[in-house]
Amino acid sequence: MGLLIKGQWQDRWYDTDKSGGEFEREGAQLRNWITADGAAGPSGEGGFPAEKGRYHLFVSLACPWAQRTLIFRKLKKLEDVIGVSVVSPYMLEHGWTFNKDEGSSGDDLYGSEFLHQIYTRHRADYSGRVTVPVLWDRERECIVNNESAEIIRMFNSAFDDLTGDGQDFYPQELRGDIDATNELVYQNVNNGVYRAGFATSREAYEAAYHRLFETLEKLEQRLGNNRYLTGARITEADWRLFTTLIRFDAVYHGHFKCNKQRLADYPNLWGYVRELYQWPGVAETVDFHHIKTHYYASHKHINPTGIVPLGPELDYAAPHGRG
Ligand SMILES: N[C@@H](CCC(=O)N[C@@H](CS)C(=O)NCC(=O)O)C(=O)O
Repeated sequence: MGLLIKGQWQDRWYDTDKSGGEFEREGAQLRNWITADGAAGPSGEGGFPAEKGRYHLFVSLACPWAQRTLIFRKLKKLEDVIGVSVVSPYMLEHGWTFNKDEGSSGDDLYGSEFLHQIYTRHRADYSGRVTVPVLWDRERECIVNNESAEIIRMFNSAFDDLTGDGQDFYPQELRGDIDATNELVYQNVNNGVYRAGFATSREAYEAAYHRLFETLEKLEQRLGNNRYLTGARITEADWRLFTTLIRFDAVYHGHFKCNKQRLADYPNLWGYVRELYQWPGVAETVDFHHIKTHYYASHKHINPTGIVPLGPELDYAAPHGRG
């Protein structure tokens, strides 16, 4: 695990000394947008029109942020439009790799060994963390965007004329609610589990733990009144929460010490996660082998033996009762 400094790979873990033991996630740097006509989006530059076969995703099946993009690729019928390469679940001294023996699909475009080579192909002197997901433009040979929250917004609407799919997971009338929910869920749940798991001081861990479970309790209540987070209609807020919830009992409960309760102990959240898992196409984006192997075998400072636990045995395909 490491980062690029002026195009050179450095094997280095997150520095939590400067923040009193708190894990602070770096913001994504590459923020251009694909739009229907290639006009500039909310950030970055234009010149990335929606086209079939032009864009490619580099993802990890272990990563909750990357899984968001795979879910939107499925839901928005983009499988024939946008290609995908999957990295190996192990993220060790070279960061994400394309080692096929370890479960990577390989880099179908350039045959790279490591994901950091995609970042330096984008810019030879790139500095920063080498994260998934990456949305790549084959024509201009550059990264369009490496922020999942923005990639799913592009997938939600930019390709609609090509695919004929008009489903909208960010409808105008719910945007205020969706944005507020996303903020709460990002801070305390999506990133909250990492803040608990990567904390290197007791104070930082405990603060993250309490915020996480207070928020899960609020969401549990909300899902007692509403089928989905912002009402009767499923939106991007639900898909953003889902990718953390589906990992909760398998990884975050044990490995990240988020163990006040299992997700399976919250009746509404537990039914809700199963409903979303059973949504057509979504289970195909969930790979528990990659998920468990990545976390337990890559974070050697948390789990030095690298042993991947066998359990838990949970049935996400059981009837969800949310009708
Ligand atoms: N803001 C990014 C975060 C992506 C992210 O942190 N991905 C993790 C995998 S779960 C990663 O690649 N980490 C490598 C690193 O931090 O060096 C997004 O949502 O797209």
